[in-house]
Amino acid sequence: MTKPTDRDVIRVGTRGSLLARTQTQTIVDAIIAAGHPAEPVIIRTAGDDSAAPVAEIGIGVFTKAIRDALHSGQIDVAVHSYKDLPTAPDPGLVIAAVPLREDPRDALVSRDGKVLGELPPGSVIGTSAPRRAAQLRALGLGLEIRPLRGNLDSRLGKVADGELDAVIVARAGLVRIGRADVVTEAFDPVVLLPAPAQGALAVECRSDDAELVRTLAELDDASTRASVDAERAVLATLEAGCTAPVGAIAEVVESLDDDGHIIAELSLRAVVAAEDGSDVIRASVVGPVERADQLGRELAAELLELGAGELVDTP
Ligand SMILES: NCc1[nH]cc(CCC(=O)O)c1CC(=O)O
Repeated sequence: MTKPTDRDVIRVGTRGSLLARTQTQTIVDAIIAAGHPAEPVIIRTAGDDSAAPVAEIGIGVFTKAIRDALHSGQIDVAVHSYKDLPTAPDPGLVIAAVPLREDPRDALVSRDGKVLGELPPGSVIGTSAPRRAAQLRALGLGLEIRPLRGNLDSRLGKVADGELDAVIVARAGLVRIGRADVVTEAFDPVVLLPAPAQGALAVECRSDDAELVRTLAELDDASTRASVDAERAVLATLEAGCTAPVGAIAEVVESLDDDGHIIAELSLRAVVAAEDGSDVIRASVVGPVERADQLGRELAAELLELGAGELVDTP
């Protein structure tokens, strides 16, 4: 394995999609700005070769090949969309930085600038995420939901060419590739709760690469990390993966303590929905930022008490 001292350039691995390359370049630039030469390295993944829904090809397809390259020493750093990472830790690897998060909301991209409420019943909406489909069905708008995969450009193309009336994608992805202009509505989390860790990046390296762990730590944003820890703790406790009908969002909010002092607290909301939209279970909690992980687990326990287990297990 390459020792940090033998290394001239820090190799930062990524998938080949425009989104992956763009978000990796921001990390490469930040590492260079911190005074260390760095370059991107593109890794092919099984997910790139398949057009099947993620639920079929398996959780972690996008991230496994990149983690393998990290373990083997082919690359030194991996940049993942955090929401695509399985909740189980990968022994030997560490998330050294969670940089400041991009807008976590889901976004509607429709023709003629229509917002969701303006789409007539029977309109055809593309999304493959069971979480989005379930919450959308629960709104009872009579929309028809079609599976959707492929890169962002091809998804947007299906709206432009009339195959679909609208698609729902993560706003963060569009912002990163410079296409925020196509968003016709960014959903309030009350309407559509985003995936745990949506809009956040996970910057990962080998845990024994101590010097690099320290270098990357400079890119960490404490509030984003606490938020994402809480959201992912919900998912992990529910034993659900990135394709489960589970949404969660946390943010650091200011509130007053008993003595009237302003303190920062973590506000966490989560939803579990039946895929057919027949049931939606919501819960929320506010607590100390330092207890992010516990807050997530407590909220998941509450959701399970309310009957979430059956909804998560639905095949
Ligand atoms: N599941 C694919 C994926 N992984 C990360 C993003 C967008 C960027 C992000 O959430 O950080 C997307 C596309 C989407 O959900 O529309």
